[in-house]
Amino acid sequence: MASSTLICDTEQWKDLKAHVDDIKKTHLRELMSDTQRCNSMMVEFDGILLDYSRQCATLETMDKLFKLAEAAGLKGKINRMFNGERINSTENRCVLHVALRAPRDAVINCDGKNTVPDVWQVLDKIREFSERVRSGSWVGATGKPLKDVVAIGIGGSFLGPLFVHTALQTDPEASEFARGRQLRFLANVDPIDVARNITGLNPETTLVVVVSKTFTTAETMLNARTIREWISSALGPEAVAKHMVAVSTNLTLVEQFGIDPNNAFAFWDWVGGRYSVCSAVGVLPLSLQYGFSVVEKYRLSYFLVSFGKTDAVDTRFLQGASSIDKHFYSAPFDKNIPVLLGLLSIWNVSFLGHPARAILPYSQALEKLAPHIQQACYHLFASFVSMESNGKGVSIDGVPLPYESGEIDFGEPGTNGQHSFYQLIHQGRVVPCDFIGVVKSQQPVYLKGEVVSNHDELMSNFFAQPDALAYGKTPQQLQHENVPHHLIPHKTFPGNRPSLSLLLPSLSAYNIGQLLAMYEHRIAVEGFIWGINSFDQWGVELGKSLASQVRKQLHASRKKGEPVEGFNFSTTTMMKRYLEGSADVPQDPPTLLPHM
Ligand SMILES: O=P(O)(O)OC[C@H]1O[C@](O)(CO)[C@@H](O)[C@@H]1O
Repeated sequence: MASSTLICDTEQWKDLKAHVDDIKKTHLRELMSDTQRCNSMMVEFDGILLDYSRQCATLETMDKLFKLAEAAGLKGKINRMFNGERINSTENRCVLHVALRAPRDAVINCDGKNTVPDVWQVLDKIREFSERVRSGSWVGATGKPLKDVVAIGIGGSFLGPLFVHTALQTDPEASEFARGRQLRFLANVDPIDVARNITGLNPETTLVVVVSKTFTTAETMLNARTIREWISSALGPEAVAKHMVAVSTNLTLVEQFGIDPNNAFAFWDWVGGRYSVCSAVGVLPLSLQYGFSVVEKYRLSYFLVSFGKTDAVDTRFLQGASSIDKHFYSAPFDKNIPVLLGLLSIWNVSFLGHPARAILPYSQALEKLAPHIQQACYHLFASFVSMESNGKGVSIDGVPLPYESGEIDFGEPGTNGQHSFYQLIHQGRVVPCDFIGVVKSQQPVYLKGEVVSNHDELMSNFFAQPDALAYGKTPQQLQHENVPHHLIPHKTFPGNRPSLSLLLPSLSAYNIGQLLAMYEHRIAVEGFIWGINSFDQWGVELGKSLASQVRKQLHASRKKGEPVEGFNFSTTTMMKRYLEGSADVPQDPPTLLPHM
């Protein structure tokens, strides 16, 4: 175990620790009255406005945070990522999801080899294949066009594509491209998820995309075998070649599964699962649903952006992500949105002691943003939930962290969340909030006779909530309003609750790409400062291996009547109850229920 310096041992960290008391003395009400401060805490880039004036922070705090970034070598770490160094040291891998959205003529090396031509080779293959499927020149085993797609995958091979698909669904242009087509996602190994996903689908018109980086993930492989059975029992085993394709880094296992390697779409070990939405993982299912032209036009647009002709820019998903990549790589830290977001998270978690963050998009189209980001951000605290990227208890050198890092993320679109957990964030625990608003709705509706349009109604809440959290309501104000004495404690809002607001111009594919990349890079910034490896996920392994022991036991007990052995008292008791309670379930049921 290396004994490298932890960030908490630096003067800059200690300086911030000492600064906490000053900040705690000042209520956000006072901070918000300083217009100059508020103005300095607004940053604009490429149509996005970030307002972080409602953070419990002063300009002095920001200055100290920038110094902390310097002490952590943040710029150097960002450069090492973009330069294709093996910064994922525990897996000995480069971290190059930015190469997935680079133009054809870009050079992004990993071990001295340019990754971009390989990226493009797969993109060209996706374009060709998705156009054949969409045009009906690639047909199913019975000659019918394939209009429905089921993408099977879990974790990073599911949540990112689901987020983008959900966000694009109501975009007028994207939905026009998707007319008459369906895209569904099968993730959970729960057979209920299989049943729900294939209900109403006809195998004759369904294309299945098996998405798995490793092609060994238990849930995905069982679901893939189940759906392969659904297809072959209806259309014969030879139909699999026409109805199943794959996205993976492991093309050997794809072939062994029975999928024609010509119908496999590669990606690379330098793409982390949860950062893979811009690879074939997302681009294939999304191109099948919305058309590859989205991606193709993006490439042209990127070229134009590089030469400053932004007026000719088309509005596409990957281009939006790429625009943020460039900004993240080159903007000074005080104008760099992902860097600012990351530093503010560090401040809230490690200094102010707020372990959670609420992600609150005021757009139903972004309902899958929080589930996607949770995966990338959750952290193992001494007694808290663990998830991927920043869910680490040790530094990148293996040194136990003596400070809190990572965040517990959760969220719901506004205004739904206002009617559930907002009570807690107003009067209970302090949870820093990300409010995300959109200037132009994907679906403008203005009813005659209404005071405001439906979107204005939604956005009234987006503007009101951050101020309610920041200012609160004092007992004096309540007295003034003649609130009965006994209700004053109940109606008092302490305020001083931090939030930040992101205002996007619209929710086009371009903006969705921007949002995705902002969060991806924010997470990297946090990991770089905390000195952890945000790109591995060893914490998911233990549960997997214990599940495999349980699987063996269930098999042995059911098939050979062997007793439950080798587990602790609690698990043994629960497993016995489970086995006894399900003993009357037929051992060889039909693979799929009749209603499927
Ligand atoms: O794409 P695969 O290899 O099936 O893995 C699925 C997911 O499982 C994990 O390995 C662990 O949850 C994720 O990192 C990954 O995105």
